Amino acid sequence: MKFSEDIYPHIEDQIQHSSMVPKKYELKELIKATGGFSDQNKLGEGGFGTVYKGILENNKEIAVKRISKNSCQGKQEFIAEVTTIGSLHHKNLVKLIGWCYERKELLLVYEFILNGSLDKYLFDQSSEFEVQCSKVLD
Ligand SMILES: Nc1ncnc2c1ncn2[C@@H]1O[C@H](COP(=O)(O)OP(=O)(O)OP(=O)(O)O)[C@@H](O)[C@H]1O
Repeated sequence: MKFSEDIYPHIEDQIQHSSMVPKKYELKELIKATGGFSDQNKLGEGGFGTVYKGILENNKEIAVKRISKNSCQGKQEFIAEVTTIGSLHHKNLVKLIGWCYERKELLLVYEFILNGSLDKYLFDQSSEFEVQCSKVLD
């Protein structure tokens, strides 16, 4: 599917009309928090873009996913995350706390999970899930 530029105005519309929306951040706020998306703050690469560590003015640590501009799937993921996943508050999910769409930058803001502990975090959660399942199946 071709994701043409003229759908951009609708991105904001769709987000505003979903319930329990995560916070809308200003681009300048996220540029400041991540040191201008500096390589030093790079946490990793995902399928849809690069993730940077950031610190907000209130000292809160965040992870900012900068969706690649040429990723059609990335734009769809952006809308899906903000309108759906952002409204879910489950301990097994890294919490989406905000988003930004400015100057064609699509950014997702997550709670920061301490370096190296993301796998452990997910592993711990899945182990707990297995324990719960085995209790039910016993
Ligand atoms: N909330 C976070 N806190 C700390 N580091 C993170 C966080 N989210 C992502 N990262 C880091 O950025 C990397 C890329 O994350 P991202 O979610 O984009 O990719 P992924 O896990 O491969 O998933 P996907 O397939 O959806 O792209 C992760 O492997 C991790 O090192």
